[in-house]
Amino acid sequence: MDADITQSTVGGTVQAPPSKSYTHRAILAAGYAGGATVRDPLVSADTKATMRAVEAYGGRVDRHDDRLDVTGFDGRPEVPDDVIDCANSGTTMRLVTATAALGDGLTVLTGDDSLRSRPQGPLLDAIDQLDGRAESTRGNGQAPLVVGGPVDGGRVSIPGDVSSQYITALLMAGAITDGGIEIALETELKSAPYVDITLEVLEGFGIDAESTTEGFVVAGGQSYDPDGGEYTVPGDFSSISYLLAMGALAAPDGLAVTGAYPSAQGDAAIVDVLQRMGADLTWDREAGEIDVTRSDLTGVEVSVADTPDLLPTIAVLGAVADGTTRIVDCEHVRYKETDRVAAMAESLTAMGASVEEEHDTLTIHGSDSDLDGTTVDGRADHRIVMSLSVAGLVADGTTTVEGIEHVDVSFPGFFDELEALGAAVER
Ligand SMILES: O=C(O)C1=C[C@@H](OP(=O)(O)O)[C@@H](O)[C@H](O)C1
Ligand SMILES: C=C(OP(=O)(O)O)C(=O)O
Repeated sequence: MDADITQSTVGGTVQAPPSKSYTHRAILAAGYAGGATVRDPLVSADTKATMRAVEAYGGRVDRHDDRLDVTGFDGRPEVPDDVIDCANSGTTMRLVTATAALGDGLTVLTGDDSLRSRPQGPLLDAIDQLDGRAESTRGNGQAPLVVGGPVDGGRVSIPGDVSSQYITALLMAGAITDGGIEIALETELKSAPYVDITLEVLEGFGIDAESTTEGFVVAGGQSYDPDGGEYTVPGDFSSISYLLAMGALAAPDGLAVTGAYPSAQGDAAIVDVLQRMGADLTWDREAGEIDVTRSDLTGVEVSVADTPDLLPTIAVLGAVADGTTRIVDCEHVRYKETDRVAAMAESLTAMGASVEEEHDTLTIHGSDSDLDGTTVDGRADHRIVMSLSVAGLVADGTTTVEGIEHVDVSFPGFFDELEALGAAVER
């Protein structure tokens, strides 16, 4: 499905969707527990993949309007009856691959074309170091994967610059092992705030895990036991980034985003990035509300080492801002649903922006004139679709964004919200 977005303004109030990262972790933590209620979950294509995995391991997930009632598999998983399809979700595949290594038998994991091209090798190698079995069927470090245990814990050494999700996976599974898992990082850790989210969720489920001088450690023999039997998911700052960008570019009378409370999410840095670019933006942290009004923006330099998912949003802001925006430390953004560095360079160039792509840097020279509406490929990637749709609001004429159904991965109501805020959108 495509969307035609014609240059238009937006305004009003919009509620942030729930966090994808917290929802994945809460569902799996509830699976490792005897069970738990997950309140205000994100129900999306990716989090449904994690629900399916918990069920494959012997748990059960009952969906209600504002909560998930999860019956856990309680410690080590059952060996699944069938292959686990992680669809498009890297988080699901990484987190539940480590779960598979706790099982007394083999689990087969697969996903869609995109997921089967993403790197899993460092996690397979870590499971191997724990004396588990972990193989890529094609021998290329990519899914389909065959994984089995039962591992008892130990020490692993792993690179930190490919995906932080390997660390999250090992910490979550490590609590269930007998001996715990000690993780030594071979490189600097990228996407580090995502491990902070993990530590926060683990604490909510009564699990001790912490950082060390070398990396991280989690003691074995622990039981997941959620505080009060439930966990509440906060709003998603990666999703909020599109709403704030819309406001800063196209809301002359202001746009309010509610449900934006502080948490461990690194992507809250979008607030700082917009302020540095000169956006008229205030965040009332206690009320969980961010107000933003259309502003003249100026280019800035931003490192996305900690915040890879912000790259598409910042690239669009940079294309509209005066002067140059340099997005640095972005190599790991190439390992997502698509190579997002290349995708944004190509699409913004097609819209008339001047963009230079290097391996670890994306430089955007803000346009003297408006972007031009044209047809752009969403690359079957939710973040490319959403960021280009925001660009469409300020491009001359009409922008056609292809493959808009992929927003289902993290923000299923994105186009409904865009329309409700007054944008000229035809699907
Ligand atoms: O753990 C998580 O919830 C995520 C970690 C990040 O991935 P990497 O750690 O692979 O960079 C991020 O890009 C992804 O959208 C969600
Ligand atoms: C990269 C993402 O997610 P995942 O790694 O779970 O596919 C994302 O949501 O941008």
